[in-house]
Amino acid sequence: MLSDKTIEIVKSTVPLLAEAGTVVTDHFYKRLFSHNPELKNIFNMSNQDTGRQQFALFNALAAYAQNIDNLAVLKEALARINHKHTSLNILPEHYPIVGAHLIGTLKELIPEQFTADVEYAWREAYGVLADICITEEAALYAHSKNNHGGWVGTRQFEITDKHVESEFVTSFTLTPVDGKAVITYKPGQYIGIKVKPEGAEYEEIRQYSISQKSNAKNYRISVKKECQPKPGVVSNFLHSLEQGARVELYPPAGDFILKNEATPVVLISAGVGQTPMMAMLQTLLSGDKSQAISYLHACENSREFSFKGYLAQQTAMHPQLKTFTWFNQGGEECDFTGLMDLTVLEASLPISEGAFYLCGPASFMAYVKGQLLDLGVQSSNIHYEIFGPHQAL
Ligand SMILES: NC(=O)C1=CN([C@@H]2O[C@H](COP(=O)(O)OP(=O)(O)OC[C@H]3O[C@@H](n4cnc5c(N)ncnc54)[C@H](O)[C@@H]3O)[C@@H](O)[C@H]2O)C=CC1
Repeated sequence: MLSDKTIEIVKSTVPLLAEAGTVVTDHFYKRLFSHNPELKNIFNMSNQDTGRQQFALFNALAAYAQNIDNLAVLKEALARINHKHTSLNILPEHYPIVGAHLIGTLKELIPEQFTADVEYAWREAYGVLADICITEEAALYAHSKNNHGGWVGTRQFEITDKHVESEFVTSFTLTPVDGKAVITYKPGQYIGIKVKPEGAEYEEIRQYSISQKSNAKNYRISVKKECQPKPGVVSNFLHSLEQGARVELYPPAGDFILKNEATPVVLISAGVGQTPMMAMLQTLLSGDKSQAISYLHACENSREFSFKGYLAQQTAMHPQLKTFTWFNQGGEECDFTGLMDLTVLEASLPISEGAFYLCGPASFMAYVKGQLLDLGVQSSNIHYEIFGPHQAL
């Protein structure tokens, strides 16, 4: 438990953090990587280049300091971080390293305000946060280790199928080289994949949503070849791999999952945000036939529409499934032209009782969430995750 004095001091430093802005986290990462370059194998260096990681860490620090007397507020955000940490194989020994660089950063940047009392309070506060994370992550690692087909650390997988889904998205089926079972996962979860692209200085770890229902034999991911603003290091490398190539995986993780409820479900995606929706949809279709499912999807055009054959087939086979598509550029194969506009479906959506799951670009989810709230959907019935460093919608 933190003392009242520590709580008071840490809260009083929130304006200091706000004033310093991402200068704190820029300095922190430079310090961390110059002393511990091996950690570049864990952090997404592309997010470092864009400043997204710095922004996320700064927000997380400010949120922690702000809510230090009521950590329950941060429960969901922390759970998301803990899941992500396990897909990066963050271990207890990493926490003191990060803590030392954080304190060192604050000392160097704001020496006058960072008095001995403030330093003591931040050390204590960081220690408590680290303990919470280490405990939660230990439970997640134990789950991955102790269940049938589970493992910890990396495991070798082979690409046993490669299937083009649309202009930029290709699916990869990944089967363990040891021929044994793989741990099951909840629809919506992702796996961590570790690769060393040709010419790259460091190993890179990325998370990709699993795009099929759990089957205990293999995992399927569907990867968009990122081209803008510059070619994605890992996505382009994966697209260059052929059947038979090997990659290393960390076990499934993630808390954006389909809840086991009998209510109508509305799955809403944009672009490659389709991937977790495919796992959710396949799972729902294999369950209770009386559960109404709506699948709403937005993309640029027909060429960028993945899984269209599968969706057409499933919609024809399952009367409980209704699908609606929006193509920004229009065309004969879509139901609506332009961005997703839910007012056209107002009468057919389960506004009061449905569970709504969103996945796609953050700006798309903010736009759709706003529409759902305007239509009267309770915010507690709207579920989504921001892929990459955490940010609020
Ligand atoms: N598990 C997860 O959380 C996953 C998340 N994603 C995220 O999904 C996103 C998909 O990206 P892309 O395929 O590149 O999408 P994109 O940039 O091609 O956009 C797809 C569609 O989203 C809609 N859209 C985009 N911006 C919008 C806005 N501001 N307002 C309204 N509608 C908008 C448009 O209809 C557009 O055609 C990525 O940001 C990725 O991080 C992807 C896979 C899994």
